[in-house]
Amino acid sequence: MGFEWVVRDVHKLRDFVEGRGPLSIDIENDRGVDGAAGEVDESSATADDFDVLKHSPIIGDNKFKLEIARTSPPTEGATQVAGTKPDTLSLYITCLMLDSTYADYEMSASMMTAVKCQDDRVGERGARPDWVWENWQSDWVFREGNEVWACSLPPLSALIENNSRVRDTDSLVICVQIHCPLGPFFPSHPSAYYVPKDLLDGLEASLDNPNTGDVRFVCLERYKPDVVPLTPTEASPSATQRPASSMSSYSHSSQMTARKRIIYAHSDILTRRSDYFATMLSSSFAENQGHIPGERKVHTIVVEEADFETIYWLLKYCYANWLLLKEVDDPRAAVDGVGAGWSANWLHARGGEWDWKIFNKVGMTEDLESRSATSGEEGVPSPPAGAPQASQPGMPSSDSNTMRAGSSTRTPSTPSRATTKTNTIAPSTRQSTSSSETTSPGSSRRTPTTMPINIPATRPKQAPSSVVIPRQSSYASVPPPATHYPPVSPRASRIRGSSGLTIGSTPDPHVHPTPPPSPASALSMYQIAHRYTMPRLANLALEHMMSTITPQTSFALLLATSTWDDLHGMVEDYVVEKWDEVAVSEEFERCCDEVAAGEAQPNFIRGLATVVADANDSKFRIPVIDFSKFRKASSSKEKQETANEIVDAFKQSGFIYVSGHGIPSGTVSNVFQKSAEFFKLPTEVKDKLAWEDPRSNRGYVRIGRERVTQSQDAAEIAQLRTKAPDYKESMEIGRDWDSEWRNMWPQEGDAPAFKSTMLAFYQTCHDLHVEMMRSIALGLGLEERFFDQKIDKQCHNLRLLSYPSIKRSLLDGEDQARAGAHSDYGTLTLLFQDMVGGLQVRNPNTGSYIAATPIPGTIVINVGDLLSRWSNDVLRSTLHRVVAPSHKVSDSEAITPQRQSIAFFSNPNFDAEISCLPNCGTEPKYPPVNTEDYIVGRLSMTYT
Ligand SMILES: O=C(O)CCC(=O)C(=O)O
Ligand SMILES: [Fe+2]
Repeated sequence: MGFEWVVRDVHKLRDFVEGRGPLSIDIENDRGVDGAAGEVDESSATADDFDVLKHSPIIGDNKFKLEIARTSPPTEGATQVAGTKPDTLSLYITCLMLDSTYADYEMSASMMTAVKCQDDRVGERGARPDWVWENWQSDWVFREGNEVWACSLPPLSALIENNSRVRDTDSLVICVQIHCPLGPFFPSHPSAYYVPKDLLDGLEASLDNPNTGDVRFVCLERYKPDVVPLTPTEASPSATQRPASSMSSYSHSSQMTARKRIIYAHSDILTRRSDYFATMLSSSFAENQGHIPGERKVHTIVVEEADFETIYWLLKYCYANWLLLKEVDDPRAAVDGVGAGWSANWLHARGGEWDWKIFNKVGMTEDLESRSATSGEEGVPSPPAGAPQASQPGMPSSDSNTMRAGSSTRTPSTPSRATTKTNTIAPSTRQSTSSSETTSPGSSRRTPTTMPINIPATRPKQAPSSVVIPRQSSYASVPPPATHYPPVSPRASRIRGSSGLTIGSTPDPHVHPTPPPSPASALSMYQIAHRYTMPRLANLALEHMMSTITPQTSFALLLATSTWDDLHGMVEDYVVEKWDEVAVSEEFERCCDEVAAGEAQPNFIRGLATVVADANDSKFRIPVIDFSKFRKASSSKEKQETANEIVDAFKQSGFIYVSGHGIPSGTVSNVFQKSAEFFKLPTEVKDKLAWEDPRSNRGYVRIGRERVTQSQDAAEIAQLRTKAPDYKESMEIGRDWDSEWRNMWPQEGDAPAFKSTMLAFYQTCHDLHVEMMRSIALGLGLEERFFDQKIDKQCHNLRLLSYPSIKRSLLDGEDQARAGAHSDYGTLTLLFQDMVGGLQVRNPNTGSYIAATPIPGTIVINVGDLLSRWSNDVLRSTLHRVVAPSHKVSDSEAITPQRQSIAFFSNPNFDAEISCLPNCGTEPKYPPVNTEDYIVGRLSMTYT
């Protein structure tokens, strides 16, 4: 949104503002607007005499109030001598959207303030402002206490002195533009003016006008078998083998059917829209000074890097600022497109100049990188080197009019009065690729191509041969005029070209201006926009790609974009985020097949490995699941959904955070309290309760007695335990009514209410375990109470854990940890941790650990080995460990804080036989095992 004040009587206003008269009010306290400021000055003018000071327009749908007022220049400390600087006008923008009820409300905006001369020169109309002064403010945030943005305008006397038009017209215009994300914005930049639509239409219509254009783009138009079907008799097998739109293979096709097309453009427009064209065209026209007066110079650009469609829409963007891009792109075709070994230079071949021809690709052995590098980044090219490209050795050239670049020779034999000059926009790599089959891959990515090089005078592997294509509209939606394709043969109808302009030895049979072709490939456009230094166009193409990307298309796009770091990074993020869907896409499977068949490039395989690893890493997360949706589900659907969520997470990472578990926080904190009290007991008291037997698994375990590990080798565990014991102590509690094994309770006097608290908590955890197992049953497609009878005997183990505060350095050593990497043994572990942190979970795909950072109010629940085994490894029992907490108060902090946690290791009934569950694969991986045998077996190896 914007506003303009036309200020007349500038001299008078200057006298008023700078008129040495005292301000009538204190501007520091009141900005002196609304007619109140400057009531009197020496010339006896008042603020009311000036519209600019009287009105406070409100713009942008009541969002902003604008005011201009007379202000003193800012004081620069106490030494400021009053009156040394004249007063000025200041602009104030007040945001009216801020509401004190919403103190956090913020609105960001960018402001442009400018002064221009009034456009009242005779005959000049429209908006071509001469900015006398401008000020840009970007990313200003209006918020409570910061509602007003102010900006001082330059002294009026300076404006008058420095600008004769202000002086002469005694007027100026103050302009304000505000851009904020909430409202419409126009214009965005001083060079964006209101331009009459018909003027723009005229400009747009001048694209491809052979009568006025002075730049001629020679392009290859790719034949699209899916658009113009070949009749069986006409079809060349090689032309129909591979439809252009298929993404059939990353190994590129060696043949393409295409024909020559020409588009006319204007150097005046191109040079202003692209630095690349500016450099190329200005120098080439400068060189061409010697042309005959009265003759129009026509500069020919043989496009090496894009096809007709792409060039057409690129030019459309140059002329009209809009273009059409394909909804569904074919990234493989784009990277394998014109430029990737195909050349419009081969058009000079035997056969009809304008006929469809089969082209054989050069440099088929070149690797992907060198091919991608043909679209080198935005280097501004030097003028093209002059190199011959018209006559290719061994190939008859039918284009007698094409000349060496740099030559100003005209061709008198052509009916046209246009002198022509040819530049080939070709990457430097092309030189070597076409001279040798074994191209050096040295043209690395992101090397700017500094100079367009003419195509070297070598012929393609095989001269193009003509193919007869039915002469009909290429695109049903845009039927070309009848003259577009002559009824007999292009050569026989040379006069019928709409312009009558003959460029080569035969007249152009295509109508000009050409009807729009089908939309361009966004990736091709992105490439060529970089090449032609058109960053805004490149951005449009990028936006288009990222808004049309799907899991199905993303993998091909990922492979096709390796040259472009920005785009590639965005595509990679997408692939990683949508990995589940991408990994089952057809395109991904095809790539895997190529890898398996040894067809893929090594760097592609490396790239793939990185992406897969990243994707696996990003997939490997510990989700927070609200279990109340299961416990209190209002429908079986809701229950099932939560169950699925839980089972999915257990399949992926084996770990979840559970909120809404129903255990009051007071209960948990009380258990922590009692646990802490217990561990504070003297060692000799605790040692009397010592853990003795794995079959009991009850009692106090002092520091160093346990070494959890994945190893099941007793000798190895013993060695580890000696070398790197776990730095923790624990208290193990079993079911209290066991006939064989007794819990080791401390004296009530030593630890008041310890026993009762723990027994109650034991029951609470058991109940939650039952519910959780019900959700797993549902999630596995079993009957909800499938596990009920198998877990009701409460053969669990409640473990109170205390990790003493120790030197960080002790935890830094290899294999050292508060608790070494291990998996748990039973069905589920319910883990309650304090806020210290240090628990880490290992991603089995990458080997890296992620932190299971404590989340208040949640319980960490993970799958144990027995449940994993029960489910035939469908549910994952994941390695985890406890290390020093990641956060330190300071770098020098040498001591880790003490940590407490409480684990409830749930088990199936000890007499339960664990054998492969239904719905968990057809082949059981493990023989059945008795729960007690398994658990006791594991425990006996862990302890000393
Ligand atoms: O203390 C913790 O956070 C985890 C302990 C653990 O994993 C275990 O004891 O099995
Ligand atoms: Fe554990």
